[in-house]
Amino acid sequence: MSKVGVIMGSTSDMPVMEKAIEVLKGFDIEVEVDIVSAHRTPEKLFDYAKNAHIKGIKVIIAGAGGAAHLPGMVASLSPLPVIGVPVKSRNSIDGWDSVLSILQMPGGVPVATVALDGALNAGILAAQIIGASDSCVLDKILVYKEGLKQKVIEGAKQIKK
Ligand SMILES: Nc1c(C(=O)O)ncn1[C@@H]1O[C@H](COP(=O)(O)O)[C@@H](O)[C@H]1O
Repeated sequence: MSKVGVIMGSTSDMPVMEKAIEVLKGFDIEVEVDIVSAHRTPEKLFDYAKNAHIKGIKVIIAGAGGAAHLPGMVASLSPLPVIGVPVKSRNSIDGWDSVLSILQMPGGVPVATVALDGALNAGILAAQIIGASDSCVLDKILVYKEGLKQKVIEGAKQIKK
């Protein structure tokens, strides 16, 4: 079974990051959650990023706020696709600090960056990456997309009443 690693710089990021965990579980994808900080636990970061693919993780979602170096550092050490979630932390400069430090990666070390606090989309994107080679997950994504469509159609019907 494919596994997604969801890591974040601090427990304070959990209210944002739990949206990724929730949506992945909804697709019946195994999730391994951990707190890893490039700044506060650099040795743990190195160990995590070097070994995630050996432990069966297929995609890593990394969320952090402020000087958010976690996703980029993980991407520099791991062969896995890394999705970065800029978290709008308490002392942030309107979240721009998180966004820019995750988005502006140097060539050769990509981080697929989602919107500020965009953990839901990070979870869906991770599921789609897994779904590209797992037809069970792909089917669930098709159902999810159909649900989105029906919600819009229902909403449009309601306003016409
Ligand atoms: N950006 C990073 C990193 C890192 O990039 O390694 N480690 C923690 N942090 C961030 O610091 C913010 C405040 O953390 P605290 O709430 O623990 O003070 C969090 O949003 C966390 O992601």
